[in-house]
Amino acid sequence: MPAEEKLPHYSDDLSKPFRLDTSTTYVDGGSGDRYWRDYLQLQCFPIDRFAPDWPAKPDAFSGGLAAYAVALQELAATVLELVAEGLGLDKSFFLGELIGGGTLMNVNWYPPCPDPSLTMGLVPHCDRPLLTVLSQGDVSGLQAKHRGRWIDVHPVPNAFVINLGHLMEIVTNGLLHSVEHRAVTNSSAARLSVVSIIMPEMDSRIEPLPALVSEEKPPKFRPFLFREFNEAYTAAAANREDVLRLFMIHPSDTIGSQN
Ligand SMILES: O=C(O)CCC(=O)C(=O)O
Ligand SMILES: [Fe+2]
Repeated sequence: MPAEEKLPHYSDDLSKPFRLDTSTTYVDGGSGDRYWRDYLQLQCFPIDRFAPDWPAKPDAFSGGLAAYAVALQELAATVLELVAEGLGLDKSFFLGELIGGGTLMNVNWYPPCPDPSLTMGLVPHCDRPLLTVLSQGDVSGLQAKHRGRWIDVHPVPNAFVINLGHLMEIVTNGLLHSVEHRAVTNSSAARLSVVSIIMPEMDSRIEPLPALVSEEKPPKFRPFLFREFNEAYTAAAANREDVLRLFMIHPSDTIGSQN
């Protein structure tokens, strides 16, 4: 699309249902760091509620997005049913309000960067919800932290990456860990990634699931409303430990290492 058609949509206002932006809106400790990323952010589910706000151009955009958003929701529900079964819980355990807050989509565009040693595409962070679904095209750039080291998560053709987010760590009382990840740049190829963030309802009460708490495994996190978490997440620049500590019952405890 020509720049003049895109320009009116540029905004840092997180409440907008559709916006274009660069870098990131995380506060990032006041460092002022900027990231090598343009992105389009939109609310994509439920479709009836958000489609009127989607851009009218290009022509095929709305139809394609609607089909993708529905399929995505089904995929996320299936993965969550499998996770619940794997934990010995009823398979509908994570469905309902924990994924009922709509789906937010980031379409990230990382142009080739003349000197990738100077900046990253996206700051290290954990995603907010139970899980996010990421399509990363065919150019590498995603890295995940594994035992204290950053490892490349190379694209697998026709496969999605599922990232577990903070809420999964909290509701499972630390049994499953949120994965810290970042995007690095490269000097030769542009990279496109599409991240679907399956949000809980803002007023849903989040706490370790009673089924996963016992005398031997007391709750590590206090109850809170997702709305409170959402504000704290942006203010803490999405830093994994800073965010989790705000909701821990004993903030001085060690936070489980990521595996
Ligand atoms: O571009 C990527 O691979 C990661 C994007 C991401 O983590 C996000 O938008 O939350
Ligand atoms: Fe992410």
